[in-house]
Amino acid sequence: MQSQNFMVVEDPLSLDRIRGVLTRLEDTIIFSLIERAQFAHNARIYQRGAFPELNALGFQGSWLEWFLKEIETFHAKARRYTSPDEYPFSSDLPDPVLAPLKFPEILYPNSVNANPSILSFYIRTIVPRITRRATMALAASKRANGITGDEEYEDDGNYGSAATIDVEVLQSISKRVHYGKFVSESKFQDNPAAFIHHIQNRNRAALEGLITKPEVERKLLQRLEKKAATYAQDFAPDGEFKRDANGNVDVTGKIDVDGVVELYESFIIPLTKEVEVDYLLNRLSGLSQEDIEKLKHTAT
Ligand SMILES: O=C(O)C(=O)C[C@]1(C(=O)O)C=C[C@@H](O)C=C1
Repeated sequence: MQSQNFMVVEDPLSLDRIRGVLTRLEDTIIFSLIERAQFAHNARIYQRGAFPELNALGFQGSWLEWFLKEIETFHAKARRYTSPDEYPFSSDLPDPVLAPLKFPEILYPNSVNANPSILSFYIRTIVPRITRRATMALAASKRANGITGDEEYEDDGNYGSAATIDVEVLQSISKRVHYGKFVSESKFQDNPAAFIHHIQNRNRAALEGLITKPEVERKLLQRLEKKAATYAQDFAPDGEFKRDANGNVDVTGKIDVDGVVELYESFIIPLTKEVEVDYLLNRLSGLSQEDIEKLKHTAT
């Protein structure tokens, strides 16, 4: 079992351990997407000013931003964001009510944060794609009940449920993407000399070349497709696959499998790599020339 508990883990920079955590996060991400796909798009919850009720509370952002702020305020008090793998989406959060845990210093100090990109991609691309089925089902049920007017079909009014799950999806993608920092630190420590020259020359392409492992990516996408296809299935009460009237396995599924694979291929993996490169670009900041020379001759 690959632990993500930094208080007990023995070798936090083992690439096997880190990849084990990334693999487990695939399940968390797929399951949270399946949950979000139960509800309609509900575009209102992403628009600033769409809920006058929030303005009345003195809050200026969207419904989702309000959820993030409220939930993260509570989690910050429980010191969630002192953990090296947790990044909030909102700012100006309260201090923890408990004294901080003494986490081992695994990462080089840095301010790399991909959450703004995650939030905007999630709203613009992921939600409309994964909610298509719920939206279509809603449209069909409205038509069956004689209700017409397409503009209503994408809104089921479940704003609280949808935003609660949005927060879960966002946090799991954020954790996954920022885990790229651990991958980078591990690769850097394995062979600092290979990276130092490119960091000093700010050569992003060369750094990306060094951290990219096409075979790992290929296997990941293959595994992801199998996982998503399996979790998307509906099972009959006896555990058999659900079949339609003709006895064929019902493959309509709870989630768009290709959508999940594409999400990883075109967004999650590239963004993880961007975080890895950004982290590396900052890896020598504050070090003297002498420190850098010494580093060149160390390798784990
Ligand atoms: O496992 C690694 O080595 C990573 O850097 C992580 C990751 C990924 O995002 O899954 C990113 C880049 C590599 O090409 C392979 C996989």
